[in-house]
Amino acid sequence: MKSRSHRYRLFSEMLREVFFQAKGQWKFVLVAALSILAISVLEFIIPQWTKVVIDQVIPEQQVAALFELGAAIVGAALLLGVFRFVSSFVMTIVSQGAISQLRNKLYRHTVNLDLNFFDRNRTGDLMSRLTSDVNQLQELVSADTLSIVADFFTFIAICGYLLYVDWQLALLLMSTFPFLFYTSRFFSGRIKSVYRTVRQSSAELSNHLQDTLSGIRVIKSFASENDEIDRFAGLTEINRASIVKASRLSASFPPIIEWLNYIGMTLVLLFGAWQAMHNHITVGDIVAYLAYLRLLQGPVRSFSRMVSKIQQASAAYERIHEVLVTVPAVRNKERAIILPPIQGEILFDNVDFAYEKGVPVLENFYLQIEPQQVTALVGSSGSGKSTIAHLIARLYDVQKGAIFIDGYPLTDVTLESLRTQIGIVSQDVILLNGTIRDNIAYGKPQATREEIEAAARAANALAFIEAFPQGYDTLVGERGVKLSGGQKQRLSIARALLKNPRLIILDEATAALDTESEQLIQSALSTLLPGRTCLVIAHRLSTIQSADHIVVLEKGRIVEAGTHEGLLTLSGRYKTLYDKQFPQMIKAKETLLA
Ligand SMILES: Nc1ncnc2c1ncn2[C@@H]1O[C@H](COP(=O)(O)OP(=O)(O)OP(=O)(O)O)[C@@H](O)[C@H]1O
Repeated sequence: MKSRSHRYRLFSEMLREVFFQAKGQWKFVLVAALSILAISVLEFIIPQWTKVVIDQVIPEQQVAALFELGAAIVGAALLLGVFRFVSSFVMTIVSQGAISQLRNKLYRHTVNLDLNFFDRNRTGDLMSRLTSDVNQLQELVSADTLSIVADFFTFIAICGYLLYVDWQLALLLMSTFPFLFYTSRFFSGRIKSVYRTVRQSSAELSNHLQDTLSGIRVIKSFASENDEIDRFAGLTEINRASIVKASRLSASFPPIIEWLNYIGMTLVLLFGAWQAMHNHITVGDIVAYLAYLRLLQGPVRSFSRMVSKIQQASAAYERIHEVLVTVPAVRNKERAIILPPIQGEILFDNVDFAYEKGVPVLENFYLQIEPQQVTALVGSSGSGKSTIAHLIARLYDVQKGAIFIDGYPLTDVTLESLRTQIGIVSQDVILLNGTIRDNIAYGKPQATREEIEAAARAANALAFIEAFPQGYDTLVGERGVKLSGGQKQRLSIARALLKNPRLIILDEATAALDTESEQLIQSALSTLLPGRTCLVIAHRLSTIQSADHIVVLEKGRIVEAGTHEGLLTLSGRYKTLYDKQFPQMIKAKETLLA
């Protein structure tokens, strides 16, 4: 349970956050505020004119004045409409401006968080924080909010006026206010907690959508559409029930307020009628009082609506705030230096690393990778090969020991200067929505046409790119053509080539391909590797036999290291792996061919 002071801090932070974003638009806010002020003035004047008609124009039969007042009321009502339009439209401009800034800020913060954060949070949930939770806050910067301020002044002015004209009547009317206040307080806490559940269940829905629509191939291949439909229906039901519960609360709030308002109105009517019967006030006074009462109830009603809006926004802001206060564990330290162009010597010095506390992946790990050589990592699944690649790119930080690159501790250099010198080609190639050209030039957006084509040629991708009618302008991804695994892989090699990294990491780059694709890629890689430091993570030992240094890993420890021939003569783990992958028959054939 969060303490009251924490909730208060969060609430004031939300207001500061949202209104700070709106600060740059103060001219619009001023226009809206003036319009709202004009609305208040007009709303105050119209009942006065009504009173004059009833108490003066009718008894004295002033026909000309009747038409004048009629025209004045129609004109004032028209102006009311204009001011209402201006205030609401202008505030929409302000709120949209503020909300898009907040959304950009949240997105900037989110993409700068480290992978650990993304491991712990589901994509659909983050998406709903960035979209619907941010939208919810938009309600706070609206003409309604601004009119709450104006309403407050109207409220005070009318109360003062009524007290001045007839203090007894005014006090009678105000006797309902404490009830209004306590009812609002009673409801506000409850409304917030049910809206928190609504937001969570909406996030669950969007998680499910994200998982299932992006994994639709798996669902279809397992024929599990119906299971997913049922699961979705279950989540929809939870969402529906939470929304129904929330609206039961928020829908019961206004009628209670309304009822209290009617009690106030009845009191005015009865007491006013009694006063009029004794000639203390006129019928016109009663009509004007009733009109003012309605005006007093307006602020109370908008206040009650606002309570609900603020509670919904607070529930949404809590979720946004959780992301905004997350500090990335992997970040540039103060006075981090820019890593100069590297040779690529890497040292893991007594490193301990775990993704999750208590589940070590590397312990007292020592590894030296020589510059401008090809070092291969082999070992069974889960032995920590990809983890080593992640640590070199500093996607995660180690818990003990240090990693050095050309003698610089990774934590001393800026992330950007490190990562721009590393190219990673991995098995699951992610292509972004856009053209083939955009995808190749992703790491170097300023690349020239010639550079892009040279990279594509070197990556053996030229033939298939040119076979598309739109060539480099062919769209790939969801709205474009579908590429085969090998084609995607070659695009990612072209992307890495264009980036021209000093250190290249191939993470099972050819594991899922057929022999022909593998050969094309191997030849593409042979243009990529010379003159760079290269770390190859391989399952297929055929691809790394010529590596300068092969490191065999088991459960996060180096069990053997050496060249292919050297390791075979050891008859250890590498030999066992090799024998598994190359049964005697193939080896005999190899020897024969040799
Ligand atoms: N993001 C993560 N969060 C938690 N644990 C992880 C994460 N990534 C990997 N692990 C765990 O760390 C260990 C090493 O994983 P890693 O991916 O480095 O192995 P690998 O040798 O590359 O395996 P494979 O050959 O199957 O890709 C495994 O036990 C794995 O479950």
